[in-house]
Amino acid sequence: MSHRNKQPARHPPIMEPKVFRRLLVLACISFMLIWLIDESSGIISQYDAAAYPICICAFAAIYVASRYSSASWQNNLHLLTYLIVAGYLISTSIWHHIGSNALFSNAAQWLGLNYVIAYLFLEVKRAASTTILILAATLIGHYVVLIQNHGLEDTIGVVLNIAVAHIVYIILLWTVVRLRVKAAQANTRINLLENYAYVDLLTGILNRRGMEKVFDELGIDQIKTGSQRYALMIIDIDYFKQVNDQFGHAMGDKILTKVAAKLNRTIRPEDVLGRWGGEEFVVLTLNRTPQEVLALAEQLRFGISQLSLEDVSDITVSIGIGFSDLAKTRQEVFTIADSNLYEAKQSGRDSVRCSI
Ligand SMILES: Nc1nc2c(ncn2[C@@H]2O[C@H](COP(=O)(O)OP(=O)(O)OP(=O)(O)O)[C@@H](O)[C@H]2O)c(=O)[nH]1
Repeated sequence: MSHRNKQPARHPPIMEPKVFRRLLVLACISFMLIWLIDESSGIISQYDAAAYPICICAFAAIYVASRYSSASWQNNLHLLTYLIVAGYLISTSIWHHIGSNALFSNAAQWLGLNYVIAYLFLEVKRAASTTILILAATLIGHYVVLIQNHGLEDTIGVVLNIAVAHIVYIILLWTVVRLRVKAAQANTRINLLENYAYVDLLTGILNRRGMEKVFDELGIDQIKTGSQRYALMIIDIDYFKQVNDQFGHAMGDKILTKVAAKLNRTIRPEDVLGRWGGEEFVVLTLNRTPQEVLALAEQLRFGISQLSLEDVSDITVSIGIGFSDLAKTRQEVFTIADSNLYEAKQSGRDSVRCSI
């Protein structure tokens, strides 16, 4: 769980560039192998003898382009790769169906790959429209070459056969991908709800539950004295009831938000901030010396005392600190911080107290 809010990526990539490049390497190797097999068995056609090296060079060039192009260009490279593969598979199958070339061909059996690769490489909507175009090109291309050497009935029979098989491919793939998208959307919603459960909706920082989750994730209770040390600060806004009474609850909410934002800006990324409840915040710091913790607490106290919001200018906080060196458990550290906070309040507020 992130301790600070992050902006989600606006256009998440369909496929990691690294995975895409691995697939390009796989495509190069596959084409080389088939080329080698066709050559050694003597069944290589004139068409494939020219098409194999062209495809291999194109994949290699796209591999290089993918290494040096921006994230937004990766999707265009996916489409280009797809069009090369689909273009090759359709054209080789059509070529092998031309009367004089049709002595022996296993090209048609690969045509189903066009649909699988479309859903692998392209975003769902793009894949759906592209596969319809590819299906149309496959049917028209095969019809045009078959009708020249066969009767209308036979040609339509073969083309219908291809059409039915390919439509089944498309529907099955589309269904599988839709289910995957729906599952991903449900996961996103679950993550969002889970995040809501850990975030204070007024201030946008972690709530008490979120803080406790971070404590558990960091194994705070298991941290032994003398190894990784930590400190807890309890930060309490002074005379907050009076602010509410005098300026209203809505202004109180604005102050809470402003104080949280100031604390969040002042701590380091590795420190953890949360709203413990009401007008009380907690900061967890790791591996700072007591002097550094005290300096940070003073910086936080001073920063808050400089805040002003419309008519409210004298916003102050009292801070109590507890160090892990003086306690065995997190609860004990909290108790120490709490009694130091009490002392800070007793001594007139707008101050920091610790036990070292
Ligand atoms: N506006 C607003 N007020 C809140 C919220 N949560 C708690 N409070 C108020 O915070 C006030 C806390 O008051 P007290 O516990 O008496 O503390 P205090 O007035 O700050 O006095 P000291 O802590 O002793 O300086 C109460 O009036 C609560 O109603 C909130 O989310 N929004």
